[in-house]
Amino acid sequence: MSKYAICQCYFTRNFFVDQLQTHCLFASTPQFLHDYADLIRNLGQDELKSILKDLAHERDRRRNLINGLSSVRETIRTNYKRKHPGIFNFQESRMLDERFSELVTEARNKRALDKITHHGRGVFSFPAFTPDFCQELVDELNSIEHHPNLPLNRPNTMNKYGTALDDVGFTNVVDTLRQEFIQPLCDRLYKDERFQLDSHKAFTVKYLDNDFKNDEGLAIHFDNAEVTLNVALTENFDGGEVVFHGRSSNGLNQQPPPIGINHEVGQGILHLGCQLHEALPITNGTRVNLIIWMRSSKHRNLRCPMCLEKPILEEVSCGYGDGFTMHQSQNDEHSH
Ligand SMILES: O=C(O)CCC(=O)C(=O)O
Ligand SMILES: [Fe+2]
Repeated sequence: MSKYAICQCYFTRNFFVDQLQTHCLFASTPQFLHDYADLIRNLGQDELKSILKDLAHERDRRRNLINGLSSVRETIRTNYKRKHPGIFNFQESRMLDERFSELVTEARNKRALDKITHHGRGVFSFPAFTPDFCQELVDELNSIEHHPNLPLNRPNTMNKYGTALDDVGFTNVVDTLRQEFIQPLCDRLYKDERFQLDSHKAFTVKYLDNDFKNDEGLAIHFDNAEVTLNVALTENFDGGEVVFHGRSSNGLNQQPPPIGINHEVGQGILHLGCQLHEALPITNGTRVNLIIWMRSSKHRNLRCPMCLEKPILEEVSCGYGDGFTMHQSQNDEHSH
């Protein structure tokens, strides 16, 4: 068993309902109908039925995902032939923009950081990846997505399109990026928070303008992460600005003026997971971004960022779960 865990609220909280454009609690059908009575009042019977069906489906999907993860990863590993094998091993000079390497050296050596832009409220941007790496990654992921029989999971609970990078073999690359580059940067930028980032969830999100069924943007939310890195991998689109609001603890009615950032290919945006943000719809083209939700078990073991309570842990058999860790005694209890 891995020592990593999820909080049991994963099976009831944070169900994104498209038709309502909001996240909901779904512990049972009666609870949902009661709690969201005001929001669903004007919906037709069919629409309500379809929401309830989607909710039950999403709950089952989450359970199957946790139970089936090691078999999914193994199937992908054995059935998929990599197109650009080089990008599955971390290579600093090939992957990272030189200015990013320099920035991290400056951060480690406590020198002034002149290769980073602070947009306010702990939102930073900097050149992160080389254009060649962005292109190879997009190309590899296209090839994975078009493979006829890989058991691919959707990237997260909000986005339908994109790839869960840890499922397709990128965990080691992201581990190195997180430990050796993002951690020293965070130590410097978020001194007060002192996050020890010991796991992550990495995925791409993909937005297409040419089909009404596709995701075109992403509604306002906070991330299940202490710190998030968001890197633009494509540039052939219009719109798609990332807009930051205040912290989730401020509530939606007390938000400071928004901060909008237009992404450029290879550029990384670093922000706190609790910072509310959204991606505006694209009006043209295809937008693919790499998102790395980085977690600190020390931090989240005390309080789950999704249910805001002490997490009720369930150990996962594969991967990082949601970045919680079991205490040794809990592990022992399980193994007896
Ligand atoms: O599309 C984007 O740039 C933002 C995606 C995002 O915020 C997320 O996946 O958490
Ligand atoms: Fe996000």
